[in-house]
Amino acid sequence: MATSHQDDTFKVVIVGGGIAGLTLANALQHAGVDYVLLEAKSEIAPSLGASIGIAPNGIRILDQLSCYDAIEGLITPVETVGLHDVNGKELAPRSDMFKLARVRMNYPVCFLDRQALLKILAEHVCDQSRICLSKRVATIEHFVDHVEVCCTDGTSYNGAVVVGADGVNSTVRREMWRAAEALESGLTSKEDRATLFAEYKCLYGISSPTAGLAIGNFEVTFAQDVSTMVISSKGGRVFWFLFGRLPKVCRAGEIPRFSRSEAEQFARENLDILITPTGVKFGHIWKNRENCTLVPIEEGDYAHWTWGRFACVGDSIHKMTPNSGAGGNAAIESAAALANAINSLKIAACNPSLEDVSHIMTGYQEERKFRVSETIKSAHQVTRFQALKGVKERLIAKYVLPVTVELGADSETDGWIGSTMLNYLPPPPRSLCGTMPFNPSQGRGKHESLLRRAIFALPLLAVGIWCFVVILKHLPFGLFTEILESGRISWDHDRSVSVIKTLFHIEFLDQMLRSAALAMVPSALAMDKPSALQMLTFITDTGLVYAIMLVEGARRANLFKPASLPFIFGLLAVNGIGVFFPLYYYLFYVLSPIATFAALDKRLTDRAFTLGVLPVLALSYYTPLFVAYCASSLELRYRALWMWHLFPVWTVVGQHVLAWTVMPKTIVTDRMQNPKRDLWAIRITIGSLTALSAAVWLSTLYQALRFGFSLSALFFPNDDIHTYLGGVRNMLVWDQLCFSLSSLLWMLYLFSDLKRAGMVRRSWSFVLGVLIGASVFGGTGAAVGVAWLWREEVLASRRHKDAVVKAKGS
Ligand SMILES: Cc1cc2nc3c(=O)[nH]c(=O)nc-3n(C[C@H](O)[C@H](O)[C@H](O)COP(=O)(O)OP(=O)(O)OC[C@H]3O[C@@H](n4cnc5c(N)ncnc54)[C@H](O)[C@@H]3O)c2cc1C
Repeated sequence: MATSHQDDTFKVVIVGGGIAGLTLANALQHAGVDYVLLEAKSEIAPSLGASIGIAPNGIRILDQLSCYDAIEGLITPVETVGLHDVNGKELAPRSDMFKLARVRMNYPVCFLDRQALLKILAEHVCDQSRICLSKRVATIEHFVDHVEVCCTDGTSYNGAVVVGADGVNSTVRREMWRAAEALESGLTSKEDRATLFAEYKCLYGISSPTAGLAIGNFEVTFAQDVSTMVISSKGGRVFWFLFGRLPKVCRAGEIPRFSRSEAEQFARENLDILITPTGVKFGHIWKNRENCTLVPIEEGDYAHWTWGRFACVGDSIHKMTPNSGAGGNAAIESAAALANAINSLKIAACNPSLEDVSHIMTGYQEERKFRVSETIKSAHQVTRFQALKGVKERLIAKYVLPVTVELGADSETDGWIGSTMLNYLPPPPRSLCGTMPFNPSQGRGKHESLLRRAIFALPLLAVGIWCFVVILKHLPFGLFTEILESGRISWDHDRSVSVIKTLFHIEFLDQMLRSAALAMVPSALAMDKPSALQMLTFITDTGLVYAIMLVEGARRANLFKPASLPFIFGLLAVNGIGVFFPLYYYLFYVLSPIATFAALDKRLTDRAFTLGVLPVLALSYYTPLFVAYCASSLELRYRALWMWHLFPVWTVVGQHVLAWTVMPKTIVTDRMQNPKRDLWAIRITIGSLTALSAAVWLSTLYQALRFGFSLSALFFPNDDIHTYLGGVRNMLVWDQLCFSLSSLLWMLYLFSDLKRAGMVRRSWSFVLGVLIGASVFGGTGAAVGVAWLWREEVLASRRHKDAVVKAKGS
């Protein structure tokens, strides 16, 4: 390796004064690191008619660098997104995802002139002599103790580290490969060098205000091989992008450049594309253009970002299509991550060794690589999706997009919540006030492993399987048939509920219900009081847990998850509550890691549905049971039991009817303005059913004492499986035992999440004490009710321990 002289100060040479280079310059200034920035152009912010969309992940860093105040004056936040096809037909309901994202992050998604952003970044560099214009870097020599950066004008600059922030056709990247090849042939593979390719081109520009475009709206038009994105920003200024597919995928070296006439030709071919359903066409915007440029849009996810004293940042090393507006923001994030690394290098040594530099730079790449690769992949897909490239994309646009558009804010904010920040500057106060505060341990790339959760939660599943086996073992199938066939219970088959019989294995169920109706004869109750009491506690506990499931079904966090379909589990549970509720608990736990609740509004339930839980359960669950218990007519009891058995159907119908007719529909505003609005409805619903469960439990204890039953006679199986009533009793006892055990276990699992997240700071002995105490004094149902309500309050009021929030513990 060549040697040369280097002075003793730790200096960084930044090549390129674009977004990445200028962000890094500002960040190094705050770290007190000596640097020089070399820019090829003669001015930092030329007027090229380009815009840039910045998002909370980039803005948060710009805020740390004190640049955001200046930006805020120039922008109008993007609020809503409209997705249309080429004929202006809406592909999905208009989404306010960016508005919701702003409430969560307390920063907007916004567009401004790229020139303005570069100007602001440059003006925040205190020592302007560090920005050297008209300095086109030509070659870089790498030495053991420094680098020498040589410009086309013959000047050269020495530094401990050289940073390539020189864009997609990076000279620094090329020089890094050259230096690496000279010493370690093979480190940079041919594939890595040929990573860059382009399949699409983009005509972008800025137009003056155009009639029909509302400020703050983002319009996307999906069309075969062509797509558009149009944003109407502050003062009605229109930022627009027209994408088209290239005739073939062009590899590095063969990517075309376009002339002005080619740009105009491309625009003329697409003047009739509808930008909005109200009739605004691309031609209208084109007519109002101030400036425009046609470029190929390269993509490239390089494997090696650094080598020796080289480090690349921004488009020079991670290049993506602009459809998701992420490239510039990723460049800002990478610049921040690199500044963190350089700062730690400066702290460690004034003149760091080559090994130290290599080591720290590798750490920089490791920190960023996963997130960047994911962002590149996602941008790649969005481009093809908007251009309706293939059958898959067309099917998704037609059938998936309309129902999943609501998840847009979730996917965006998941990418921002834990994004890189400068670790040597405090988080800006503004970033701490949203409903989804910065959390370095959450978000894209930091998700809990679902497989790990699935394995960890296996005991829940095991209880269900065990219950299934035990019930099968104890079920006196033969006896039911025998009893019926022997005519000991006579029924008018013609009058039986034949329609319902087609559901499930109805014959068997029907026999069960007739048997239960028989068991509920007052005299039978008197004869088998323990069974009746056991059934009563079981039924009230199940009702309470089903109410919890209905509330969970209305929760935003459970959209598109099994928990959003409680009636399926309710119907299945007809075949064994102790079998199918554990399955629900298992799926619920696995699919609801604590990060699901990173945004406060994810806990929120749809009040229109939550408010309906109590009345529909009262009507469809508790009333038929009351009739079945009290009616003297066997047939009435039988029919009441049939009504009761179909409670999952009645509840879902009832909730929807109420939600569509009388209940207040507030979820759309609640999720932004009042994410705790449903809490009272939940407290009253679950609180009252918990009280009912506890009352039934206490009355059971009282009656057991009064009539001299032991608790084991009530709640534990015996060996009477040969008589009909004995078999039914044992089956129900097993069912209840497994239901109770799995329900309590479910609560422990949910609390293990809360405790790991630091949201419950009470000790495990306290949590267990509450569960045991509530079980003793209110029964297991009430214990579940109390624990679940506790969890609800925690989710509504406490944040994850790593969330950086303004008010401690809020
Ligand atoms: C049409 C389009 C729209 C986009 N929209 C968005 C958006 O809305 N949001 C978003 O986040 N991203 C967007 N992007 C991506 C974003 O523009 C880039 O990711 C970002 O500009 C990368 O910044 P950079 O500093 O790494 O590179 P560049 O912006 O390319 O800057 C490189 C700088 O290095 C200088 N330079 C080059 N070679 C040399 C040399 N040899 N010596 C000295 N200086 C040199 C150049 O003059 C330039 O100033 C868009 C991209 C395109 C093409």
